[in-house]
Amino acid sequence: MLEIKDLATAYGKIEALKGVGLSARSGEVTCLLGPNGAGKTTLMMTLAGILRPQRGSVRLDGEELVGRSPAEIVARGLALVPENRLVFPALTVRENLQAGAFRRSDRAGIRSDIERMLDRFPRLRERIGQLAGTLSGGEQQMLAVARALMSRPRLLLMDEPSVGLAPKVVAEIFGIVRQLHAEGTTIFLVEQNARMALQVAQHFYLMEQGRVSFSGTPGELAEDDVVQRAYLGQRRAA
Ligand SMILES: Nc1ncnc2c1ncn2[C@@H]1O[C@H](COP(=O)(O)OP(=O)(O)OP(=O)(O)O)[C@@H](O)[C@H]1O
Repeated sequence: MLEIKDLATAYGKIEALKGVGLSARSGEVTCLLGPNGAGKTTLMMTLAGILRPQRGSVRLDGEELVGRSPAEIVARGLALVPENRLVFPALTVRENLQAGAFRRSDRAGIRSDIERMLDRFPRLRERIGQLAGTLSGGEQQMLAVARALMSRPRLLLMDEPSVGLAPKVVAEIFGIVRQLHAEGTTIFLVEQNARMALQVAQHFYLMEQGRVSFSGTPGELAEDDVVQRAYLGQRRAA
């Protein structure tokens, strides 16, 4: 479904992505692991059209996304749950959900999708009129996921959804990933929590210093090796 080839993105002279190639198959959870600074968030921002790559290609079901605006990319079926639960803090829970549907004009469909999100995340229903900035970290993460789902994406990108959350909330977030997968959603997940990620992924990639350094299925590498390389990078782990 997603095919990335030779993608290079820089911040001035800092080459954060140095020719990344990877793919994600329809209906699967594909996970991207790697140490801090490997370029994972840069990749997600490039896929979502927020950053412009210097070269390379990103195809979603064969259609090129590079060069399109973030809104056009959402309209083509790709939604990002950004790092650090970036909800709109001064908007209510309902307004955040409505914002996720900004490309849609089917008002009845939007209303029924909001209901579905509130069924899926009952704590959001209890807080529907509350400002998003006053929610707990876990609730904000759920809102960020629900907001992304409001665009009815074919591919959901999640950038470190578990970071900074209590273990119980992390388990809840991974429960949501499992549930979405069971419903057929295609997910591309960036995670620091390698052990949890390997439990939900069908395929995973390791990224180090702006390049993909390993591609395989969970079980292909010893879990301890994956965890070491995910946190430290290959050189320091060796
Ligand atoms: N806005 C920016 N300006 C300049 N350099 C940046 C910027 N954002 C990221 N970088 C650099 O690009 C490289 C990749 O960063 P990126 O945030 O993509 O890594 P990451 O793998 O997501 O790390 P983390 O797990 O810490 O979020 C790093 O060297 C980082 O310092």
